Amino acid sequence: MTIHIGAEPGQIAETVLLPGDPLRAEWAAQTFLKDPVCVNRVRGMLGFTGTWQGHRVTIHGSGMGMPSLSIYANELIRDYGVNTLIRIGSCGAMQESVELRDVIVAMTASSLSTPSSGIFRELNFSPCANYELLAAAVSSARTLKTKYHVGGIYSADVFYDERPDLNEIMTRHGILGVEMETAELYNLAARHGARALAVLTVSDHLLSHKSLSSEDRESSFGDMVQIALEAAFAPAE
Ligand SMILES: O=P(O)(O)O[C@H]1O[C@H](CO)[C@@H](O)[C@H]1O
Ligand SMILES: O=c1cc[nH]c(=O)[nH]1
Repeated sequence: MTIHIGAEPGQIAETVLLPGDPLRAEWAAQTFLKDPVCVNRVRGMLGFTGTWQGHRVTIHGSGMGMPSLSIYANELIRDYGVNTLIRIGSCGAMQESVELRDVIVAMTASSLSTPSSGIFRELNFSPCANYELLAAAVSSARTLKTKYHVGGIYSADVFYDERPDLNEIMTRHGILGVEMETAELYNLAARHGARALAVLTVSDHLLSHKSLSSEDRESSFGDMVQIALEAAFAPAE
């Protein structure tokens, strides 16, 4: 047990899917896993371990924002031996070509700052996805015929952003979407030698202002979960 995760040693799988929303973790575990068992309820941050096609996997909430994700990712890697972390999150689209419910596979994540900024100091570290996971996710999205995009995203510190000028710059530089966790997930994976990827579903659009409901965000992003599971357990090439 750690301060924030109540699971006993051995109750967390080496592969963890990380939605921001703990209720999305519950829905995904009940929908995709065989015999899911709740292994964490501390602070309501639900985590479940079960099997998918015979592979042990945990689906655990990360909370919203990089500081919250950092707590769970650190404890999962350092205390539970997790070596593969795949974020399954919602995001806002920043390109006309990206539509609601499209899937974005994040190669990298720009940011204004992350919880690691104090460590990197003057270094503009470039957080990047694990290529093996990324290639497998793309292959899975193709097979599922999901409309997907691969590229850079923006990990913001705030949801209610007071810098619309930044959005314009990012749109002009091809950033696909905005969310709040991936940059630090990739930083932590690099630091600890773990594999990480973010597979996101577009829940709202910053240009058209279209938006999905919170119920949709909790329990209708099945393709993203399927893609993450197939990527996690894809045979090595
Ligand atoms: O749907 P999740 O995975 O929480 O992701 C996005 O949604 C939250 C904001 O509504 C932030 O956590 C953002 O990254
Ligand atoms: O962080 C997020 C998530 C969804 N949509 C946004 O605009 N921002």
